[in-house]
Amino acid sequence: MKHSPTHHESRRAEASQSGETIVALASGAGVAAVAVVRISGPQTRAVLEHLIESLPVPREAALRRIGGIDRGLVLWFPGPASFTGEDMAELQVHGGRAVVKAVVEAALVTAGTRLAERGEFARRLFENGKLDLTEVEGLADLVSAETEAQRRQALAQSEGGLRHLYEGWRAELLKAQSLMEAGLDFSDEADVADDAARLAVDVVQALLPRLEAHLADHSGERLRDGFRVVIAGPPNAGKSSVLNALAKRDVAIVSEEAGTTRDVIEVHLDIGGMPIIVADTAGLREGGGAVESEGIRRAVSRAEAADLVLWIVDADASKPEASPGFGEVPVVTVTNKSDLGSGPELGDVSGLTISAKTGEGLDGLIAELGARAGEGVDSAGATPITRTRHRAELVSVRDALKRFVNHDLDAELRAEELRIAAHHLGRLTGRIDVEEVLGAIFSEFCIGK
Ligand SMILES: Nc1nc2c(ncn2[C@@H]2O[C@H](COP(=O)(O)OP(=O)(O)OP(=O)(O)O)[C@@H](O)[C@H]2O)c(=O)[nH]1
Repeated sequence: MKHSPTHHESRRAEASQSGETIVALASGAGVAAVAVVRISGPQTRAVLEHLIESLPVPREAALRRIGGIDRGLVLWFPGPASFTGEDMAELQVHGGRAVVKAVVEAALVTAGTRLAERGEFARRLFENGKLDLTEVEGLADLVSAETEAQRRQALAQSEGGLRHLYEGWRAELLKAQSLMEAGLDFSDEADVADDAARLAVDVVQALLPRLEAHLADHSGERLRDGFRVVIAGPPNAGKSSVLNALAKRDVAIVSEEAGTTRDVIEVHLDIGGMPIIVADTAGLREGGGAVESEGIRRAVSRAEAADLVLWIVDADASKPEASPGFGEVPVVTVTNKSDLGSGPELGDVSGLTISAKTGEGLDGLIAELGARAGEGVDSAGATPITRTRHRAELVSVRDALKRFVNHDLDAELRAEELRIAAHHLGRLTGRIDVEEVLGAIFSEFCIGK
């Protein structure tokens, strides 16, 4: 692992000056009226000169015959004022498969060109210093956002929400670091060194609560990944019926797909802009055969990993079946089959009463799900953590800062803890060399991004 930023800067410079020119269909697979072919790199101008009669005015759309294949709009973006920061072009052609194939092949005739890999346009944009890593991740999320709240969060992150936060913290850490280094320089004069160390601790002490509050907020990850609701309850309470009733409501069901295990069905809902993934599980009952036990074991572990459990009970049942509890996960008791009876006495005031059959109370259940999923989202313009990667780096930052503040280490070791903290913060924004992180991030993108 190289800590030196100069290495990274030089790699960035290389990326912007040399390297291959990449070509890809950017508008996605499938037939559409219009397809966009993107080209980026030093040979872009040569590719355009090969394909079209004359270069258009930069950043202005112009209609051209393209390589005798099609007529379309050509956009020419000379670097560095382009999306990737290098010479770039976009060809808007008719979206038929044969057109796209022929245009891409014609672009690849020019020497020094090749097909782009996943996320390669975005990677160049990052490497040319246009955006930091969190902003690029925000762009990726913006492309895959399915609900309104996801779109808002992704846009805020792509516009520097997290970057500004982390850069501010990095500046504070640098201040603490320079105080500690100054102390080390004056280590002969114990008073001066102690004063400097105390000031450095003050800086870190002021930062730590903000970092802890940021870590305590899980709303961003929940919004990005979807709020996970598990339906559980005794057999025959109507769990599948509740799931079906939710799915049939025209609150925009996004998709319905089989879960990873055979016994789980998932539906993806969009309730007021919040993405909510509701999963059905096998009925929970004491005893039962071996096959059932396996289903139950899975149901419980799934419920324990959820953000919310809907515990479904039967209004018509003779004896109440209280939720067994699922670790720390909040549980809402839903008494189903209200059309049949008034419900067993569970003494649960927070419970809801519905009928999956008649639809009674379903709106209340949907509103409850939307409210639970939306808790903490968009609170006071906070920019939350959105990925496990962010959380992991920030935990390392926090742990190093705690060691710095608490431990009775000598000054050299304490200064090292600050360096470790700054290093992890740098990995978050991509300010320092993070090759192995980059591979993982950009492989999530699709081709043409
Ligand atoms: N009257 C009435 N019947 C219901 C209602 N909801 C479900 N049922 C019936 O109750 C029975 C069980 O429903 P399911 O949805 O299969 O119950 P489940 O909890 O998924 O059952 P398991 O997966 O076997 O644990 C079926 O016959 C449903 O038609 C309701 O609101 N009113």
